[in-house]
Amino acid sequence: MIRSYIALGSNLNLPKEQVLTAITTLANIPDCTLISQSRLYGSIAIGPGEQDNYVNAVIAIDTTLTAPKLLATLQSIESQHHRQREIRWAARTLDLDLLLYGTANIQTPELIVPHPRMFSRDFVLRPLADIAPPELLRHYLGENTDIHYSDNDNLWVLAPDDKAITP
Ligand SMILES: Nc1nc2c(c(=O)[nH]1)N=C(CO)CN2
Repeated sequence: MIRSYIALGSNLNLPKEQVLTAITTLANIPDCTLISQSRLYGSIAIGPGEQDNYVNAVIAIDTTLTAPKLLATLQSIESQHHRQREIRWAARTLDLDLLLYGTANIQTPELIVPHPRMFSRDFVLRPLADIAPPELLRHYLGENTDIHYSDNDNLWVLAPDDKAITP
């Protein structure tokens, strides 16, 4: 069993539901066990142009899938969500990023693990900090981890029953 961390992000009309549905789908994959899930966060979209706010979360799973198989599984869940949603809203609706696969370092054209941008993204680090052991965070971020995932105006915790994604 490999402990693996996956980041989820969505910024469509019902991004919270997108993320929660994806977590349920992931929890039901054979060869995967859901270990923990972060709180849900609202976040200002990082990227070009005017975009809706995101909902972001991170989960930990234990899996017997190889990293390429896990990646393929994540991509197929993404495309299921895309296909369903594209009919109505025509947008990219769900991102599933493989952040960490045990302690593996993977550098292939298809997959880079640890995820190359995870350490510069508050919307990944803050939810990761909800669930990752402190020693894991220290391993990747060094001793002074607090600054990397402090709360700020671009990122806020969503209450469990909070349907709105603006602060
Ligand atoms: N706040 C936020 N911004 C983003 C996100 C995301 O998940 N959250 N994902 C992106 C594409 O990977 C681009 N920008």
